[in-house]
Amino acid sequence: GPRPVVLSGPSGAGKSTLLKRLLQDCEGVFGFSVSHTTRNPRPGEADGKDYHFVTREEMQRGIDRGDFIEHAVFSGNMYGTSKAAVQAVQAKNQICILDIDMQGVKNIKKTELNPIYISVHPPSVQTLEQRLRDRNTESEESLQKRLQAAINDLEISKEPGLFDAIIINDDLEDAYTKLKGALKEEIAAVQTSKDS
Ligand SMILES: Nc1ncnc2c1ncn2[C@@H]1O[C@H](COP(=O)(O)OP(=O)(O)OP(=O)(O)O)[C@@H](O)[C@H]1O
Ligand SMILES: Nc1nc2c(ncn2[C@@H]2O[C@H](COP(=O)(O)O)[C@@H](O)[C@H]2O)c(=O)[nH]1
Repeated sequence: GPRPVVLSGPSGAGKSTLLKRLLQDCEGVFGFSVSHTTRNPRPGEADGKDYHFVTREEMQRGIDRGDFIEHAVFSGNMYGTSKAAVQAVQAKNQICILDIDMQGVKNIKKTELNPIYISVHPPSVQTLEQRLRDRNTESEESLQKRLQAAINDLEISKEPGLFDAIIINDDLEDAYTKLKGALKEEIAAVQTSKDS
C-alpha cells in the first residue's frame, strides 16, 4: 500500500488544522490513524474519530499486550498509535496519516513503517503561544508544558535527515499548498490506482 505520512511539530503549530483540510480536500486518499489517549476530550472531539479516549489502566493494558506501534507521555497524558489504527487505514489502500509528537517520531524510526516525515513549525514561539492561548483548550500548566516541549522539539528537528520536509505554518493557505505539494506524488499514485 501507499507510504504512510507522519505529521509532527509542536502542539499548536497547526497539524490538525492542516490534516483536516487534507482529508476533506483529497477525499478517499488519506485516512487518519486514530490514536489512543488518556487526556480528556475537548469540546467537539468525538471518541473513535479524533482519539480513542481511554483510562490509564486501559492504555497500560494495551501497551502490555503489545497493541501499540509507539506510545509516549506528552504534557502529563499518555498517547499511542495502535497497530489496529494503522491497519484500518491501510486495509482501505489509503495513505495513513499519523499526528504524533517528537518521541513518537523517534520511536517510529525504529520500526519498519517507513513513512514520509513532515514537521509543521510555527513562525515563532510567540505566535505558537498566542495560538495555543486563543485555542482555549489548555490550563496554564498544560500550556507551559506544551511550550517547553515545543522549544525542545524545535531544536531537535534541526537534526539533519530527521524530517523529509519542514513546513512553516504562518499563512495557512501557503502552508497547506506546501503540504499538498510535498505529498503530490503519493496523492497522484493513490488517485491513479483508484481510477484503474
Ligand atoms: N496559519 C494559521 N494562522 C492562524 N491560526 C492558525 C493557523 N493554523 C492553525 N491555527 C490555529 O492555531 C490553533 C492550533 O492549531 P491546531 O489545533 O491545528 O494545532 P496542532 O498542531 O494540531 O496542536 P496539537 O498538537 O495541540 O493538537 C488552532 O486554534 C488553529 O485554528
Ligand atoms: N507519540 C504520540 N503522540 C501523539 C499521538 N497522538 C497525538 N500525539 C501528539 O500529542 C500532542 C498533544 O496532542 P493534543 O491532541 O493533546 O493537543 C501533539 O503533539 C500530538 O501530535 C500518538 O499516538 N503518539
